[in-house]
This record gives sequence, C-alpha cells and structure tokens, in this order.
Amino acid sequence: MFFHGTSRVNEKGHLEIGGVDTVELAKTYGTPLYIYDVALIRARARAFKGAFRRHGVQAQVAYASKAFSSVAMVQLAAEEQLSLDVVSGGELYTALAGGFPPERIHFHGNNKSWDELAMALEHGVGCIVADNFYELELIEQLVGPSGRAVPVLLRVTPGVEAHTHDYILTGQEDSKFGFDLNNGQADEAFRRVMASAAFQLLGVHCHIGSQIFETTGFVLAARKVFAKLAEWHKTCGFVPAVVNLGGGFGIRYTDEDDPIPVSAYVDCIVDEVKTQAEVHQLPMPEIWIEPGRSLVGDAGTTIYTIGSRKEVPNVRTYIAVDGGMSDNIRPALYGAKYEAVLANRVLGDRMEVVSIAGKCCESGDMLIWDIALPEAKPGDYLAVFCTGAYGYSMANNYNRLPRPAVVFVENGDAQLVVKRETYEDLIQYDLPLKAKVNQ
Ligand SMILES: Cc1ncc(COP(=O)(O)O)c(C=O)c1O
Ligand SMILES: N[C@@H](CCCC[NH3+])C(=O)O
Repeated sequence: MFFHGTSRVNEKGHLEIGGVDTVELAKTYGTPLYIYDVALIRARARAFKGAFRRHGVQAQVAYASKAFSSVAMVQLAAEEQLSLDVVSGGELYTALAGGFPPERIHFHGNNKSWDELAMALEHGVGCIVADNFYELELIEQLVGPSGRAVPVLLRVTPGVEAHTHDYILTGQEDSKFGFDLNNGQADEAFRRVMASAAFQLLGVHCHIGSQIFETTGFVLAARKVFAKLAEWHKTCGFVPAVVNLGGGFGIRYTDEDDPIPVSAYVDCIVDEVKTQAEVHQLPMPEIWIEPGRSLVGDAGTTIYTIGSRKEVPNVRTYIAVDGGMSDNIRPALYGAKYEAVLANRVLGDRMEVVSIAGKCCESGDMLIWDIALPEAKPGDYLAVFCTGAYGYSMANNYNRLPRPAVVFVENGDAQLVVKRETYEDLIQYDLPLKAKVNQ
C-alpha cells in the first residue's frame, strides 16, 4: 500500500490524511480537490534544515514556490523559516501578500521584465538571480548612477546533464537558462557585474534539473562552479559569500522511483562544497538550495469523483474522473506516473486493471494507465497520490474547467486555502462583442 506522511486507512476503510477523512473532505469541498498534508511539508522542511544544522554550516533552504504557490503556502514556508524562490511578478506578489519577509526572497527567471525587476527592487528582495546580459542591463538602468547596489547571484549553466526528463533538464549547455560556464559568458558576466556599482555580487547559482535521484550531478556541478570561483578569486580576489546549488531532489511517485532521504542530498552537497572550498583555498561560503518538489510533492493528494466507464473489449477499460490534464498536466506533458486508491474503499480487492482518463477533450488526457483497483463505480472517489508539486501550480482552464479547491489538513483540522473556481470566475475577464452599429 502506498502511504506517505500522515495518510492511513480509518475505521470506515476511507483514506485519512492529517487526521481528516478525505471522503468527508470531498463531500464538503467537492472534487477535484487538492489536499495537502501540512505535517509532511513541515517534516521535510525540518529535515533539510536539520541536515545543514548538523553539519554546522551556514545555509538557506529556499522553497521553490513554482511547485505550489498560494498565500497560505508561502505563510507555511515562512513559519518553517524557509527562504523563498520566486520566478515571476505573480509569485513575488503572492509571497508579499502572504507577508513573506522580502529579505529571504530570491528572484529567478530567464526573462524578468522591467516591471518585475522594479517590483523586486522596490520591495527589497534578498537577492536577484541574474540570468542573462539583458537582465544585467535592466538592473543597472533601474538602479541608476547613485542607487543602492543590488545583491545578485549569477546563474550559471555548468554543462552537467542530470538523468531526468529532457523537458526538466536545466544544467546542460544547450539551455535557455543562465550564463554558460564553459564558453566565456559567465566570465563576461562576472567582469560586468564586478565593474558596476549597481551590483553586489554574492556568488553563483546553478540548477541542474528536476526529479533527480543521484547525487553525482550535484557533485559535478559543485566542482565546476568552484573551478570557476577559484579562477575569479585568483584573477580578481573575489570571495563568494554564497553558492546556490538549486533544487531538483527526486521523490517517489511510484515503485519505479527510489529516492534517497533529503538529508543524504544535503550531506553530499555540504561535503563537496567543503572539499572544494579547501582545495581552492576559499572560505566556506553559505550554501543555498531550492527544493520545490521534495518539500510539497508527496504531501499533495488529489481526490476525484469517478464517473463514466468505457470498455474496449480485449484491450482496456477506461474509467473517467471529473478532472484530468486541467488539474494535473504532468502525465500528458512528461509521461509522469502516479499511484492511486479508491478513497472510499482503500482496502477493497484490487480486482480489475483499468486506465484513468480525464474529462478533457484530448485523447492524451490520461492520468494513469493500467492500474489495479477495486471495481470502481460512479460516485466512488479516486485518490491520486503525490500531486503536490507542479499539479495545482500548472493547472489550467482547458475546456473551461474551473480550477479545483485546495485544502490544508493537519492534526484533525481542515482548512480551505484556495477556493474552487466558479463558472463566473471563468468568464470574469471576458468582454462581450461590440454592439453592431445600425447601417
Ligand atoms: C532554478 C530552479 N530552482 C529550483 C527548482 C525546483 O526544482 P524541484 O522542484 O525539482 O526541487 C527549479 C525547477 O526545476 C528551478 O528551475
Ligand atoms: N514542472 C516540472 C518541473 C519543472 C521544474 C521547474 N524548473 C514537473 O512537473 O516535473
């Protein structure tokens, strides 16, 4: 059986999370419904932070809010003393609306606009992760000749190919992100930033990809980054205060995935950074990381109501649910796999193999292929596990399906943190056709 965090089967045979019956939640808030196990998110945050603390090194663990951004979520991140990675004006706005301390916000993005940068500077974000020359130019113009220097990290692409889906690789040379470490771009960016009063260079950032299970990629990236930092130290005396090695730590979606504990990633990163700092005779920098998926991924569960069934004789049985690629596009986009149970009959005999279809008008709108479940009837509830990262945050209104509600559960208490969209919401920005002028 496939349980995470506080999830268990209660005396009614229902899936319970955070001490709350998910069937009751489905009845109260409707479906599709995103449920987050808050205790599990807290446990992960503490595991990351505790691992750094055990090593006695200075560190920041920034929650990559692209994985799931909402006012309550950034407040939870603040409660857990995390920092925050935002990647757009919208994520920054959400963070500020949640009262997140600006000095712990790191602003990312490969095409930050003038307005987004102005907003970040106005609110005094802790650091801007500069991605390209155009952005450096914008920052210089915004700061002006007499303005205060902006704390920046240079995002570099180390040329490390992590083992993951091509669409979520980011550290390879042929990438839209960052300054290349190998072809002189990073050096040019470094010279430019050092020569300008607009910048206070804190150090470098790199992120090699997402859903990574091996530590090798992080080790290689750290080595490449330090080789460059050592050059900059030699030539200009630059001493990095920060090395940010990004996020990307993998989680277990199905039995095919075999992640290591978060502390093991931290151990390996700290060991390598210590070694590299020693080898290159640099003072130990502060280490920053940016986990998204590994903080919230397996804390999220989506509950759907089962509707229609279609048998294709001798081929397969399709069971359709009341959501799909509109609330979880990952199976359609990456071929991502998930586990599921019937929330109202978790322990029922898994006697048939079915495929779970969404309700969007696309053949590719399939959530799970070939899963063994108890015989599912209309009105049963399907719980899909590990949807907490890049599920709600990538949700859309395809076919004009309203986005689901999101509920946080903890210690027997449920709290609605994102309301379900209504049909009125769907047309709120639509304007009617101009009236025809009589001829
Ligand atoms: C720059 C950066 N930092 C952090 C993350 C978070 O990654 P993950 O959710 O895999 O931890 C991403 C996404 O891949 C990213 O692009
Ligand atoms: N959205 C992706 C990961 C991209 C991470 C952001 N760089 C996923 O669902 O796996």
